[in-house]
Amino acid sequence: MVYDAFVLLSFGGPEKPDDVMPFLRNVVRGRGVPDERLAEVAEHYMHFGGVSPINQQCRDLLAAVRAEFAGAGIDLPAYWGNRNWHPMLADTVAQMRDDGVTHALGFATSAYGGYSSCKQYWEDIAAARAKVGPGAPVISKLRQFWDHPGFVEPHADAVRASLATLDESRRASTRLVFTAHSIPSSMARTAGPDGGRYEAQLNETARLVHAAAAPELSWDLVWQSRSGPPQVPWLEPDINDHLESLAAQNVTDVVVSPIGFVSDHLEVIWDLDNEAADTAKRLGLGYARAATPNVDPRFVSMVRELVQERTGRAPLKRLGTLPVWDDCPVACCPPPQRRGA
Ligand SMILES: CC1=C(CCC(=O)O)c2cc3nc(cc4[nH]c(cc5[nH]c(cc1n2)c(C)c5CCC(=O)O)c(CCC(=O)O)c4C)C(CCC(=O)O)=C3C
Ligand SMILES: [Fe+2]
Repeated sequence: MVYDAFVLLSFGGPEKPDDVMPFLRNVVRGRGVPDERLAEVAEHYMHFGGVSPINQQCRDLLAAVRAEFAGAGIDLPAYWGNRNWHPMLADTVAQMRDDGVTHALGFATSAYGGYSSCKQYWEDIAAARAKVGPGAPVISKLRQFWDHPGFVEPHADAVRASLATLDESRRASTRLVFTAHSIPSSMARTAGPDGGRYEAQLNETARLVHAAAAPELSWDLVWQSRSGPPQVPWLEPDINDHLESLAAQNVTDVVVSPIGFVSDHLEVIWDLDNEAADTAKRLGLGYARAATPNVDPRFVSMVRELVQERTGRAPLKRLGTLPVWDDCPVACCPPPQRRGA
């Protein structure tokens, strides 16, 4: 297979106050989410002037990937398109067609399997290509990278750095808490070719980061950023409830490592640096939030290595033991049931 472009696939985020509501309507498109719920989420964005950091983080990653490709003699133009906000993937795909691209490799900013983190990016690609019509380039998504050293090692270093900010005399009562985006339990059950893969991969990443960064600590994997109606079960416990139960078990300090994410976007800086940090303060827990990879050089090199792996120029590089594959089976990770459907 000959590939002639690279495309960064991401979630997208608002870049000014007037973007916030239209962005949120795009996120929940077709799901019958009430406006009151959206207004609540909009407020989180308004605390940051209506600007999510995620788009700038994508620009920074794209620039770093271009430099990385140039340094390795990889002659692929690099594009960027989002699911929910400009630059929208369909516009990017139209540009790629105009530039003569025929078959691109896509890198999504999520390390894991599941509908929201993987399959929906395949759907985004299909929808963008359908919109562009004849001549739209084929886009093959690069594989999930939950156990790649270029993802695990930056998380592990960040855990070490966070731990160093906490009181060493309380190390024996310090806990390492990994978090990821909660998803509906039904979506978790059907994640991956044989189900449960989102949680299984997150557990593997957690185990690897723990072993590399702080094997002396006990650890837990918990969930954050739940949305949706309360009667629909999502993965639990929530990080805030978990902090309550840790405080009750005489834990004194926590390092929170958001292994579910690749950059410090709004779900991290609002839900962890604000909400969870407030909960910890109220409980008298020492609290440190570890960084995500962002543009860590090892993470940027990982993107290059995934491209080279796909083109047969580099070996498979990984630390875990769960199955790895390139193209996802058609039947995996079905979309959630639409309300009223
Ligand atoms: C697994 C997962 C990831 C990680 C993988 C990946 O990164 O792809 C992720 C990332 C993100 N989620 C984000 C924001 C939002 N997610 C929402 C809603 C939802 N997320 C879900 C799952 C995930 N989400 C689900 C099952 C829903 C409900 C159903 C739906 O509606 O799809 C809503 C709706 C409002 C609400 O009800 O909270 C918002 C605003 C941002 C942007 C942050 C920024 O702006 O900096 C990012 C990176
Ligand atoms: Fe989300």
